[in-house]
Amino acid sequence: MSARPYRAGWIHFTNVAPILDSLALPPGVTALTGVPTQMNAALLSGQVDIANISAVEFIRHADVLSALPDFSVAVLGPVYSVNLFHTVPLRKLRRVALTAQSAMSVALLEVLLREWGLSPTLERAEGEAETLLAAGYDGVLRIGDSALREWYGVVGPLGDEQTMPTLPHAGRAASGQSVTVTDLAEEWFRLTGHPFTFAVWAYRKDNPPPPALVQAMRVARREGIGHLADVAERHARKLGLPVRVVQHYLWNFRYHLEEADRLGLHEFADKAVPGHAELTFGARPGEG
Ligand SMILES: C=C(O[C@@H]1C=C(C(=O)O)C=C[C@H]1O)C(=O)O
Repeated sequence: MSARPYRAGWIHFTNVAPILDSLALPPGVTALTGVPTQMNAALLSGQVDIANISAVEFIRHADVLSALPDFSVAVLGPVYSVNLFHTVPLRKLRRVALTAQSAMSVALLEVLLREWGLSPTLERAEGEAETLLAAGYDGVLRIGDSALREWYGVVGPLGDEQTMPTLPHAGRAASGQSVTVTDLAEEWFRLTGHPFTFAVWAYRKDNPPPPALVQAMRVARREGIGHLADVAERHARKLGLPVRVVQHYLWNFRYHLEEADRLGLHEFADKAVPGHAELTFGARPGEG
């Protein structure tokens, strides 16, 4: 009787392409993909054994989950794909649409709103930012590849010499509506001076990943980061964005859960989930 496969669940946004695109799954490991809230649920329900889940769900369930010690989706400063699109100044926000795809960015927005002393109505709604803004929302929270494309739709096109636009990001939607894009990771940096860790690779403490999978992930990450221009070119075509924008976007991520990323993660955990269980991370590379 062959052992049950070890099942992975990947949030396969472009931001994890440098890790997952060239990942060769070792024998006995299967993988499925989905958006963050789907993969969070899949891990917590036992449908998958490991997933790059929203860091806030790892924090909320730290009593039963551990995370790989050297994998993250983190940034120091702007992230360009976790965006609050708004047509009024932040202090005048009254009604904000939240994507149902995300757990992390919703929790981060709630922490930031609390810090800013703001309490707009938050409603789950799906759709492009421009559509929801035209439908009467003052603000729309979007994440992932669609948020990156919509951000560029507002701030682009870039001049030939420009790599990335300077903050704050403002411009006009295709409808002509004046839109400001507030980058939630940049606001976290202004607030704390620390990186923001959006995702960690988490698994149930009683069912850690086979070393062969972790090693294959490390090889794939080295390959992806080592050929970032190729990864960026491939995904720029898919996204319909300039290669240099996607290359900067990917170069900007921190994929190794370093001390600074953990500092930001712990600071967020204390703000967003008071009384959370201790965050635990698997054996360091080469240990145990
Ligand atoms: C940076 C991002 O982080 C993602 C956002 C997540 C969330 O909001 O729950 C989860 C996984 C991350 O890869 C993004 O969506 O662009």
